Amino acid sequence: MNVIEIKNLTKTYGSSRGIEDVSFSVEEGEIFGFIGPNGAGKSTTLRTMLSIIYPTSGSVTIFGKDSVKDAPEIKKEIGYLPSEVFYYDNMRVKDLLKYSASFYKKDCRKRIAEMAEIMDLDLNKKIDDLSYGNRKKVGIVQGLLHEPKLIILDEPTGGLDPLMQQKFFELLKEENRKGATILFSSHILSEVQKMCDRVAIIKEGRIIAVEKISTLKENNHKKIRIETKIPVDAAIFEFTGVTNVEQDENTISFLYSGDINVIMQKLAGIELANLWVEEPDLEEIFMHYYEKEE
Ligand SMILES: Nc1ncnc2c1ncn2[C@@H]1O[C@H](COP(=O)(O)OP(=O)(O)OP(=O)(O)O)[C@@H](O)[C@H]1O
Repeated sequence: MNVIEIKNLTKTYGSSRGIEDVSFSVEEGEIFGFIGPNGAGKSTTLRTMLSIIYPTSGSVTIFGKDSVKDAPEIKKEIGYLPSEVFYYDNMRVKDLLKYSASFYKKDCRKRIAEMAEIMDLDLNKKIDDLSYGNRKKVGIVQGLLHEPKLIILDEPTGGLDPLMQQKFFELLKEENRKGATILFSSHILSEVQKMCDRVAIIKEGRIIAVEKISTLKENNHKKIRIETKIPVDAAIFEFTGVTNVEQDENTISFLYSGDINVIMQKLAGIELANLWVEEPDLEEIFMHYYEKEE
């Protein structure tokens, strides 16, 4: 079952582009990554889904319900962490969270205490006195305190130190194990690679690929790096399946997708000093996708 279905979603801001014809679905129980550079349209997509802003055209259904018409009902089941959090600075953390919890017909006290403990958040502090990272933690607890079935995170890790990021990811994975579906927007590839099952890549307002992380990584791409005894012209690697060729004196590296025997035959004709065959990281694959589109 699809928890989210986005169909031909377009949002323009006056005459300027927001997103164009965005379509993808997120299945129940998935951790789905939404990745693209700054200004690509991630926040616009998420805000439109949540009816914070309204679509110019197209539709979003969440739990089979219309995101605009059924917004109040849907929102009860969603935990949303916006990319920037703003609060009434004078409030204490516990009062803000108590107020947030009052919107749900649930006793959230135990959950708030548990998460504050995990995230090392002092509930008695005034929001005014918190650092950026600690404010982010408040946002996380606020987004998750009602144990939502769908968690939507817009660039959630900004300001968190590596230890806190790890704790936060563990918290999310635990929610996922308990059945929550997660949509995770980021421009940081390593965290998407670590967390997500599938990913949609957005560029200049349009979706350019929706892939399983495992497919993206495998997809028969190998990262090959050679060191030669004498300088070799990298142009010999300009053939089908080879991309991202880089040369630095006697070292040449490239991505290869295709029959491994073809590349072995090429290499057999060169006097090598060393050879490395590695799995490319997501960053390299991602750049490859981008280049393909230009
Ligand atoms: N309120 C607005 N008014 C006008 N244009 C906007 C508005 N919000 C976003 N845009 C434009 O829409 C496009 C998509 O922006 P969006 O914030 O959705 O991107 P993003 O992928 O979330 O990037 P970032 O990581 O920088 O937040 C950008 O060109 C941006 O300038």
